Amino acid sequence: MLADNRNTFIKLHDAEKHFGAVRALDGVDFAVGRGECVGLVGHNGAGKSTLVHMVVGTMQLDRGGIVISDIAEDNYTVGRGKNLGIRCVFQELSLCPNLSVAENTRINHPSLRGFGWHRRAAALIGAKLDEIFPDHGIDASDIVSDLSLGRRQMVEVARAFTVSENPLNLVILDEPTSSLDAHTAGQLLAFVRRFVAGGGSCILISHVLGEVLQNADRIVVMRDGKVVAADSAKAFDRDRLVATMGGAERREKVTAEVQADEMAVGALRVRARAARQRDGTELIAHAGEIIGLAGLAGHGQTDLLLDIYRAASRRRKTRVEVTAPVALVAGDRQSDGIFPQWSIAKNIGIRSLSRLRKGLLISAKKEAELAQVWQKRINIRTPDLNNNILSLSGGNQQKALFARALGSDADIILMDDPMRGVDIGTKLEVYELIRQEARKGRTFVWYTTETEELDNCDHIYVFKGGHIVANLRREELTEEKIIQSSFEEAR
Ligand SMILES: Nc1ncnc2c1ncn2[C@@H]1O[C@H](COP(=O)(O)OP(=O)(O)OP(=O)(O)O)[C@@H](O)[C@H]1O
Repeated sequence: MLADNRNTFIKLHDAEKHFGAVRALDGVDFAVGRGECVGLVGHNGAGKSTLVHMVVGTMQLDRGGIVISDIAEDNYTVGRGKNLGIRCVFQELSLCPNLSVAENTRINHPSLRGFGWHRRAAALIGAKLDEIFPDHGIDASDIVSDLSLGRRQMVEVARAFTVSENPLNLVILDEPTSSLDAHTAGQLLAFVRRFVAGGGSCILISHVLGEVLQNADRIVVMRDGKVVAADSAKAFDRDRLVATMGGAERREKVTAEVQADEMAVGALRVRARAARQRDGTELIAHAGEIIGLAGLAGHGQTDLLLDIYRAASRRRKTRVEVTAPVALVAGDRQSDGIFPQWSIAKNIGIRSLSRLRKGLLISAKKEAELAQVWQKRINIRTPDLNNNILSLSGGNQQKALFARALGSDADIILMDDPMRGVDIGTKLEVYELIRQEARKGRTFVWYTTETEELDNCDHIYVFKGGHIVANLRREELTEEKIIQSSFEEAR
């Protein structure tokens, strides 16, 4: 499996892992060489994160084995993995929100103790942030909960590359750019290439296929718990990857429809001015419109979405006017989205309680029906919708949040970079669904860090420093134009 003349760092053979009836890993062979970046792709629930848990030692295999630097690891644990220089940035960020950036760094480096540890931790993370993201704007004394999701992701990534007493051999990046804008994602991927060129190993998991095609040396494709292809990155293109993952027909169908979309604009639904907007520029959204919010991450897009969300439940409208019920698909599903104690069906139904009521109680039957409809429509992979929401893979949790908003009676759907971790096949299905719903009169206000997604929008507002700096129509949209506007001075 490994490219010739590469020196294998880690190898899993015949790896199996079951969760009840689900075979998350079904006889997987997988290897990473020294100085190699392996791209790992596959649909939501294909088994990528489970494979990562095995490599890191956070879960144990039911069958099969792990060999690291030619030594069979029979009792492999997280501690052993750390000593061998294996680090991971998981999809769900793991920083402690109430601690500073430096304090979070200390957690990974117990050797930073005694007098002056805080200063040393701050220097360690500061230097790594400077190296990876030269214009990061993060201070080591910043409290994590005060940072935007994108900045938290930058800290998490930088922290994984800091070195004190343990060596650093393999870094696993699970969706590392999901909250980063194109500029920052580019900085990270360039750093990964430098790390690999220096002899380090990397596993890059991403649903942004271009990112994997351009930065991985080799690509491994998983499907339903199995490795279905493993080849040099040069041997793949986007179409072959999508086809191997199992989503080919959907893609063609949707691409054809984007061109055909043209709809009439309806009544005013949202009129909103950003808190820091000095001129009279407003975001305007009508019934049937899909409005995109773009620009570098953390420049006021989420704030305006939240302003709109809050305004919907207020009488007095000053800066923001909203004329219909609103639902929000949150970007940070762990803190603002899922109810971790509840089942998948309950998580989907919570925004539709008035429709699910039977007398004074919620009808379990109606709740189950709603969840089943959405399970089919956007392919939520689970053997049972009564299972806890946390039994879903990350991307499938995100689909449940979509189902909650789209299944509700809200006429306005606000989306805060909602496609984090959603696989390409489902994304295309959801784009189609959004356009269908817009044609029926729903309004979407959609913040995205993926420029390609803006092709679905009728108008795009570009943000910089808390202001709207440009308003582009879909026909005017190019990546250069967005980047150019993102660096323009606000009026
Ligand atoms: N703790 C768990 N309990 C029950 N089932 C689980 C658990 N963790 C994972 N699974 C199941 O195992 C399968 C593989 O999940 P995994 O998280 O590895 O997928 P993935 O490829 O990483 O998906 P994504 O792209 O959505 O992150 C899924 O069907 C998932 O529902």
